[in-house]
Amino acid sequence: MSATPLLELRGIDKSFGPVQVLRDVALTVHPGEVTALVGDNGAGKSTLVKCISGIHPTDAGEFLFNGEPVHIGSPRDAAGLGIEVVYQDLALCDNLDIVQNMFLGREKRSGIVLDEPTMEQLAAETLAGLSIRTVTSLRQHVSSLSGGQRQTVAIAKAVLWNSKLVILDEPTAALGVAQTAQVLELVRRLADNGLAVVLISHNMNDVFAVSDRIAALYLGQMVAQVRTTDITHAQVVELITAGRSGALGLTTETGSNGDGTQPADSISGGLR
Ligand SMILES: Nc1ncnc2c1ncn2[C@@H]1O[C@H](COP(=O)(O)OP(=O)(O)OP(=O)(O)O)[C@@H](O)[C@H]1O
Repeated sequence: MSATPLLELRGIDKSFGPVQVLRDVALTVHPGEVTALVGDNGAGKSTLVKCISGIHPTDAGEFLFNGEPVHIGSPRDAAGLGIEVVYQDLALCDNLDIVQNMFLGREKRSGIVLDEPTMEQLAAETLAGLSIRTVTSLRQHVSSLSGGQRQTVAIAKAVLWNSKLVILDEPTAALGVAQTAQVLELVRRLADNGLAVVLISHNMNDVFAVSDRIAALYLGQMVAQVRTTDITHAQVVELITAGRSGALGLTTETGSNGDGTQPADSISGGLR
């Protein structure tokens, strides 16, 4: 694990009109790791991701990328940093094939014509680099793919574009057991290849199977960010449902120190 987090959020506030949805949120995301972002319905996970991806402007707080302060005011800013979000409802076009989808809006050209051989080769290399063997033909229309294959293509697309941080919104929500296992393997491989991965999930089995750290949001507050090996399933459920864990001595981390430690006040504030 790299000592410098790829992304740090500090003191993020976000309101919609009179409703404060995020309060003083801190989050630290490391390259080479999967950080699971958990929280009940309405806890603020999607809002936080939309702030990170530049869709929602924040009201307060700061972002650091590779230790440097950055401004993320638009999706273009986020994409420029290498932040890519793969949404659950997958922005893939059914009537296009896999290569066309992976290069949609960023097609390679040779003069005025599309450079199909290069795009096909780059798509094949990306899929091979991720050991993706479930896709048989790159010229298959996306409409004919299974849910797991679609997830795979959407994730590979993020990798193709040299993303540094890939945020996955419930990637296994609609999948069966075998496809879930394949997608989780792919999620792990992304991190093993050095990317930072944020995984939003309601599924504790997925979270414990694949994550290195767990960040728990409760009513818009980050109530804990811990190593997955330092917390039990029951404690995570308690954080999600009650905003606290009964386990005293749970080691939590914060974005501000970046060294795996947390100031004492944050610990008491984080585990109520
Ligand atoms: N554009 C908006 N305007 C007003 N309120 C909003 C808006 N977007 C989200 N909210 C509110 O913010 C809160 C957090 O919503 P958010 O979708 O971020 O939660 P979530 O943790 O992603 O939930 P879920 O797991 O159900 O997707 C909710 O109370 C929601 O109603």
